[in-house]
Amino acid sequence: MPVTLRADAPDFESRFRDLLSMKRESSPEVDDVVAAILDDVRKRGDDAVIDHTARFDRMQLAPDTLAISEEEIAVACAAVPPEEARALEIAAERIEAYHARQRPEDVSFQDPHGATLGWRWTAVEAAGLYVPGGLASYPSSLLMNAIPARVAGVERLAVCMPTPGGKANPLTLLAARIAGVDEVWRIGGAQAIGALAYGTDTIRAVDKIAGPGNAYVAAAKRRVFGTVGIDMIAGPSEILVIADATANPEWVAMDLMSQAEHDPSAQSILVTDSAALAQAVIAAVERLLTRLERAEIAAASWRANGAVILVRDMAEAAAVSDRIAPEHLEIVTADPEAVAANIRHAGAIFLGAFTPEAIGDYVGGPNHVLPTARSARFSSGLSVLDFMKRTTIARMTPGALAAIGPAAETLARSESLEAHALSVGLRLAALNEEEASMESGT
Ligand SMILES: NC(=O)c1ccc[n+]([C@@H]2O[C@H](COP(=O)([O-])OP(=O)(O)OC[C@H]3O[C@@H](n4cnc5c(N)ncnc54)[C@H](O)[C@@H]3O)[C@@H](O)[C@H]2O)c1
Ligand SMILES: N[C@H](CO)Cc1c[nH]c[nH+]1
Ligand SMILES: [Zn+2]
Repeated sequence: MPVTLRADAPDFESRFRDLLSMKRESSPEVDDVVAAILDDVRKRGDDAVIDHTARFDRMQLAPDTLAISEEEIAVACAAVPPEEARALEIAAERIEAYHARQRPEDVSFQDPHGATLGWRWTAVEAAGLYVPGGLASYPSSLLMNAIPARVAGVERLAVCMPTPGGKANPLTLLAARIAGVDEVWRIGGAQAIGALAYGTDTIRAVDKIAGPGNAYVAAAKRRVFGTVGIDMIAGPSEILVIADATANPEWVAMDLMSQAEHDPSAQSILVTDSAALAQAVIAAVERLLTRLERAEIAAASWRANGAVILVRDMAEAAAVSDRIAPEHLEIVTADPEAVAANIRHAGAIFLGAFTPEAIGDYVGGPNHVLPTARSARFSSGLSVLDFMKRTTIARMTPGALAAIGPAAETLARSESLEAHALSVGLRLAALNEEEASMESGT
């Protein structure tokens, strides 16, 4: 059974806090294992990557078989059934159209003193894109990673995807071709993140790593941040459904299971003001579980991390959801927009009975790489901007320097940074001299 909470119960606050602090992807055990793997990859490069891949993905590689070759990709692509290829094309087109709108504009303007100020955007040079592949294959995640990177103008796209037992998913390889990635490496987990961050003899280091993954991948990304940039922490999937008595319990139950089936560490939460709906959804989950191929994973997630929270009204539902800051928030109520207006923290919001979260996983258009474990309080879903950086630009005229330079001198001296003060002061003195000589006509 999932945890059941009532917002009007006296012990609600303490039980809710327990729910919030569930350590699903940042346990010290996982972090210790990841630290050791990263250290090994930094020291032993390819050999370490090969050893850890043999251990976790049950396949023996050599440096020259770490990459999935062009020929292998071509053979795999040819084997993809046309219906799957067409669905992937539809997804790619919609993801590209959505992300094309995110391209930012450069800005340049003149301030009242005549200084030219602004910023311009440039893409990172090399991006490492993690595509999960342990418990399931994720062609959709390849598109979600690579399309925004390409729209941003990244020159080198290096994909890492585990291929447990040596089996690369053909649809993921077709996605790599459609999205125009440059390299595909058959490695996963912390060893892949380490290879992308530190580089090995075979795999060149990248500038930024993006993409979702399990607890090991999320912990590894946290640890390499600083050596490389990372997009966010996109760990085990989460869904929170806010529903009222108008919702269809079977649909809500299946939506909860759609994220539970990703990983035993996934989390599915129902928040409702209807006790009858809560009971109906709990019963529906038990029925539906018997129909799922991945029932074992989904049931493990639901029983360990699932929750049903009974609230007094929709305002309370929004407040509870905000404290959880879920990766995905579905609002299935009579007036979903009204509830959404009170939401501040969620990776992605899905409104109304006909917007199952699964649409967003594949073909909606917005990115499905989203912040988990409450990091939606400070992070956003993957976008074109994650693959770009801003450089500011300033050009002073003599008049602008004369107008604002003295304040800089004062602040520099208040920080006891005399060279700073003088680098401005020397110029101001020259301008004063020039002005004086013009006035005296010499
Ligand atoms: N937040 C998002 O945007 C988003 C999107 C898609 C998927 N996901 C999540 O990504 C995850 C995918 O997980 P997955 O496991 O299927 O694939 P994965 O590729 O993330 O992880 C597989 C790798 O984990 C490593 N690993 C497994 N057990 C280990 C152990 N005991 N010690 C050290 N390393 C170990 C192995 O190296 C293996 O290659 C799921 O949790 C899913 O919910 C999240
Ligand atoms: N729901 C996942 C993000 O948490 C993304 C995904 C890919 N395929 C299916 N689902
Ligand atoms: Zn999903």
